[in-house]
Amino acid sequence: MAGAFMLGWEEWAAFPKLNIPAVKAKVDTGARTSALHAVSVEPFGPLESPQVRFVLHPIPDKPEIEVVCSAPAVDRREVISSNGERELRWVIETPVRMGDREWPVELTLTNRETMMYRMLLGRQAIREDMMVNPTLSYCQGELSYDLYKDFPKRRPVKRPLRIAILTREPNNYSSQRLKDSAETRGHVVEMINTARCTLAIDASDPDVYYDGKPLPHYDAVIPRIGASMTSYGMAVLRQFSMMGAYCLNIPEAIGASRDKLYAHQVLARAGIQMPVTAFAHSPKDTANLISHVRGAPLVVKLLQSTQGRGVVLAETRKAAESVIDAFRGLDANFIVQEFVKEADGADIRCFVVGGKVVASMMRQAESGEFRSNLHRGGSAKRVRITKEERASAVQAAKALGLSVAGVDMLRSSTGPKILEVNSSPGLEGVERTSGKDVAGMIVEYIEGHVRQVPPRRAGKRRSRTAEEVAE
Ligand SMILES: Nc1ncnc2c1ncn2[C@@H]1O[C@H](COP(=O)(O)OP(=O)(O)OP(=O)(O)O)[C@@H](O)[C@H]1O
Ligand SMILES: [Mg+2]
Ligand SMILES: [Mg+2]
Repeated sequence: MAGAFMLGWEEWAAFPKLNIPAVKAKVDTGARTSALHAVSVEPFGPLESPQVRFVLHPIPDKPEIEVVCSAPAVDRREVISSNGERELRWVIETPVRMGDREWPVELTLTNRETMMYRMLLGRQAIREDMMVNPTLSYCQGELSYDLYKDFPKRRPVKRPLRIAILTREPNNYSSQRLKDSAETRGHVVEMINTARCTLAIDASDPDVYYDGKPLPHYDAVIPRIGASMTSYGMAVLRQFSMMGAYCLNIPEAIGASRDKLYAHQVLARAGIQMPVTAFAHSPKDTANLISHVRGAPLVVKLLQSTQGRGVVLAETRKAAESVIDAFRGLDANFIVQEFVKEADGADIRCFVVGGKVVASMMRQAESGEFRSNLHRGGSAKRVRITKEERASAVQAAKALGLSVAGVDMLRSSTGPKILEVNSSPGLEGVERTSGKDVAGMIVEYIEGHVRQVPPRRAGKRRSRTAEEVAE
């Protein structure tokens, strides 16, 4: 079709009426409606002609750039997103510009924080005289995020925040330090025991009940979710997120880091160095498994292990075979890993906050022991990490999508090898050995990331709002 307006599978878009000069859009003819990234979505204005106000972060890795937008609300409807979840979304209509062409589109507003593209252009917005070529990109020309260079940057909030620490151990060192640091900076902190939360799953008005009473809105939630509560803890956190709270680590990232096998795959895909690792389901594969990690000595790790308990060093091939057979007999899930001998019983913990290593420590095993866990008698000491170690820690936290992470690595003869990434790293060891105020840095990071304006909770507990009228 000569002269057709051609769209590639990804295009740059602008929204003149929303004051958005550039966002990257994914063109998806499999989706009916189009969607735009929005947080703090809030109805306002006269009941007969409601409007919505929302905040857009147009640049995925620069959350400090935010544009406050408002537009007439044309509808509020239930949308099933690509992961199958139902969500009640506000719908606006506004002109989109791609290349030389501008035309009105309907957009549903939803949080696309974890997605690569801030906008999805669905088939309803694609006109009869347009064509999509899935093999091309940016047919309508390229824009640039430089267009935001004169936009104001968000400053850390100055108002007191209401912060919840989601933990089953309110009295442990980490919980107390976070609470004290936040309170010293003027915030209000509540300890919420994950196990005592009940979830009211309702698309328009999600709530968390605590011992039977609804919890208020929190500006931020600090998840300190133990391994025994991962799945329920993530559900509670997701609920807080739907209620508009800023979550220090998002539930998806916590889930990914807890699933050791999956986390290994994510890290490998991101090109991060790890000890050579193998996993097999079939008992027939023992020999292959051993040769995959280049034979003995090797390390066998139970996947559900913590504190070094299920980590075994097999010095010879015979020993490796019997350990693997024994674990198999117990129906246990385990991985087999190359033994990094030159680490000499030491590992390094890098504490990452917001893409920076803010503190680190070295843990050294007792003599005669290769596991450096403090619970196995290891001792922590100060360490100066190399540039390369710093970069891998940051890269590992980023690959898993964690804002706060404890990244463990071994010093090998070929550079750092990542062992694992923890989403609720303890503060005690690292603060004591490094002498750094890690809790304070975490609170400061939160201040820079919560929403400027606390969302008002519309819905049941308030009088008539534009929101109710639109329903
Ligand atoms: N491949 C390896 N080569 C050499 N030493 C290792 C290797 N894997 C683990 N270790 C040592 O054993 C210790 C425990 O291993 P790892 O951290 O993998 O398991 P874990 O501590 O039980 O799990 P978690 O940290 O989740 O509690 C590490 O801190 C490290 O000192
Ligand atoms: Mg460990
Ligand atoms: Mg761990």
